[in-house]
Amino acid sequence: MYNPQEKNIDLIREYFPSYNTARFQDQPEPNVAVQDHFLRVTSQHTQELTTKSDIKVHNLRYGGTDDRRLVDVFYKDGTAEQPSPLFVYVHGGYWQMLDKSHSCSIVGPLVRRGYRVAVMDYNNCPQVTLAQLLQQFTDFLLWIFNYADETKATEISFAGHSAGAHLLAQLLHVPSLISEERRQKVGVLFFISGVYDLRELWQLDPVNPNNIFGLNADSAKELSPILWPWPADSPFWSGVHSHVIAAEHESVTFIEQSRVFAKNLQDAGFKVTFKIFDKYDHFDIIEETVLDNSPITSYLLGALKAEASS
Ligand SMILES: N[C@@H](CC(=O)c1ccccc1NC=O)C(=O)O
Repeated sequence: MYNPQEKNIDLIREYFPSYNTARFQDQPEPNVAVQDHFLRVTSQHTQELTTKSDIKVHNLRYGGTDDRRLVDVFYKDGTAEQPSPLFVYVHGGYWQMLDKSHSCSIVGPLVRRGYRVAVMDYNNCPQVTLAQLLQQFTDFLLWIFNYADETKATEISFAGHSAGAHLLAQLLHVPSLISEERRQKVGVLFFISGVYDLRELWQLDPVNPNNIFGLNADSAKELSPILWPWPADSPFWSGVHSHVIAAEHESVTFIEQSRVFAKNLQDAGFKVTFKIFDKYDHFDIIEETVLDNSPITSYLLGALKAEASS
C-alpha cells in the first residue's frame, strides 16, 4: 500500500524494522543481530542509569494492582521537590514486547539538563487487546497530567517510539481528553519511527500472531491514526509542536506512514515538522539518545529548548 515501486512486495520486510538495518551486514542474520544488540544495549543503559550516576527514581503505578501499569520517574538527586519540566517516554515493541527495562536510554541527557523523566510501562498483548491497551494508555495520560499538577511540573513533553508513537497519537485524538489549561502545559511531542496505519499490519501473522491484537478489518481502521478524522478542536493544539521523525534505514512503508501522518496533522491545523534522520535505523535512533551529543539527542534537546524559550 505504501511501497508502490515494488510488485509482489514482501510485506514482512516492510513491517519488520530489523530487516531494514544497514548495520551488522557481516553477521549471518543482520536482522537478528540488530534486535539482539538493541535489547542488550538498552537494558545496559537502564542498569547503568541508577547505579553509575546521581540519578534517583520513584517507582509508581498508574492503574491496576499487579500488572504492568507502572511508571518510573527519574530525577537528579536532591531535586525531588523542585518544580521542573517533565518528559514522558513511551516505548515500542509492536505492543507485545519490551518494557521499561529497555526504555531508559533517553533519561540521562534529559535529567542532567533539569528534566524529570517518566518512563512508562504498559500491559502488552495478548494480556490485553490493542483496544484495551489504548484505553489503559488514555488512563495513563490522565494520570500523568494529574502527576504533573501535583509535582508542579512547569511543562510536559512526550516521545513515543514505534508502537509507542502509535499510542502517543491518542493524546491528540481523544476529544477533550485534557482541558485547555492542561494543554497549555504541553511542550513538544516527538513521534519517532511510528506506525500509524494498521490495515495491512494486523493481517500479518508474524507481526500479529494468532491475532493477539484482537483486531478485525473494522477495528484495525478505527485504531489507525492515519485514518482519523482529526477533531474540530485541532486548532486547540496549534501551539504544540509535533515532530514526526523517521530513520533513513526504515522500510518505505514506515517512512511513508510517518510522512502521511505528519501531513494529515498539518492539514488539520497542528504544528508539525517531519524529519527523516540520515544514517539511523529503527533501533540506533533510540540507542543513541543515551549520548549527550548524538544527532538524535541534539535534535530532541534543540526542539525542547526552542519550545521553552518561545
Ligand atoms: N520483531 C521486530 C521488532 C520490532 O518491531 C521492534 C523492536 C523494538 C522496538 C520497536 C519495534 N517495533 C515496533 O514497535 C523486528 O524484527 O523488526
